[in-house]
Amino acid sequence: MALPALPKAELHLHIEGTLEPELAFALAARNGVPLPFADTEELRAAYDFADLQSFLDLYYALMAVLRTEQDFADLADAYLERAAAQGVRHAEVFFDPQAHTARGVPFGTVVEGLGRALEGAEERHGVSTRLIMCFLRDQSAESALATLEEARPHLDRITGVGLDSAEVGHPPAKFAEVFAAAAELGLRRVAHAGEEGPPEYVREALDVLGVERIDHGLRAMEDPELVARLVRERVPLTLCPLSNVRLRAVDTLADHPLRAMMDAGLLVTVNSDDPAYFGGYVGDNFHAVAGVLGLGPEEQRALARNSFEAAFLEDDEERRARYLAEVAAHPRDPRA
Ligand code: HPA
Ligand SMILES: [Zn+2]
Repeated sequence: MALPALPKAELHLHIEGTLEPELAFALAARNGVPLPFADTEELRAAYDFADLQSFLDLYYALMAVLRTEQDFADLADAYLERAAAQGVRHAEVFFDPQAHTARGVPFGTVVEGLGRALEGAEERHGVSTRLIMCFLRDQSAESALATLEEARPHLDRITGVGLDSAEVGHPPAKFAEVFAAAAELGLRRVAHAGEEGPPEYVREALDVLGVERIDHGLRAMEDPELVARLVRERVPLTLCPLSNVRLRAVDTLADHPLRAMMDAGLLVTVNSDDPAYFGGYVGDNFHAVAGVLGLGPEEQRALARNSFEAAFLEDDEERRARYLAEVAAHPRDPRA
C-alpha cells in the first residue's frame, strides 16, 4: 500500500503554467482559437527550453486559449485537483493579469474565474487558497501601477502581489512605487529574484520592495553575506527544482543547491512553478529531489513544515497549527 502523500503548502505556482496540453486543446476548440500545433504530442515536443525567455514565449502564446471566466475557473480547478492528489493542503496561487488584459480579456473575467475556483477548493478538494497577483517585470512600471488600480474592486480576492517574467535587465527597484502602493493597501509582497538575475536583485527585492518571501533565490548562494542575512531574518525561499533544470538555471538535478541551502540554515520550500511545462507537480518535485539529492523522510518533513511556516496564514493561525500537526502525524514509512 502506498503511503498517503506528505501534507504540504505550495507557495510558488503560476496558474497559467498549469495549462496542460489536453486542456489547451479543449479550450482552443471551445473558443475557436487556432493553435500553431497539430496535436498535444506536437505541443509537448516544443517543451524543450534553453532558458527562461524561451519558456516565457510559449507560456504567453498558449494563454490565447484562455478567454472566459469559465476557462479560468476550469484551469484553476484542474490544478487544485492534481495538487490535492499530491498532498497539497494550502496553495498560494500566482496569476499574471497583464498577460490577459493586454490581449483584451478584462481583469474582472480573470480574477472572478480564478476566485470562483479558489473559493470552492476547500469543499471540493480540501485545499485552502490565497491568490497573488504578479506584475510582469518586462512591462513598464506605469503598466504595473495601472494594473494595481484595476485590482482595487477585487481586493477581497487578492492576498498579495508578486513580480515575475524576464528577470535580467529588470531589477526590482523599477517597481518600488507599485510595491509601496500595494503595501499601503495591506497586500503581502513577494518577488522572483535570483532565478537568472544576480544576488543584488535578491537584496533589492528585500530592501526596496519590502518582500516577505523570495521566489527562487538560487543565486543568493553566490553571496555568503546575503545567505547569512536570509538565515538571520528567516526569509523563506520558494525553490522549484524541476523548473530550474528545465530552464537550465542548473545543469542537472544533482547540481541543485537545495540540500546546500537547507544545510546553510535557509528556510527553503519545494514548489512546482509551471508544472504543465516542467515535468511535474509539487509531489513530483519532492520525489525527484528526494531521490537525486538523497533527502530522507525527516528532511522531506522539514520541507513540508517550512512550507506551512512560510505560508500567508497569519489571519488563520489555527489552520497553520492544524496543518503542522498533520505533518507531525504523517505516518513514517516502515521501510525508510
Ligand atoms: O519561472 C518563472 N520565472 C519568471 N517568470 C515566470 N512566469 C511564469 N513562470 C516564471
Ligand atoms: Zn515562478
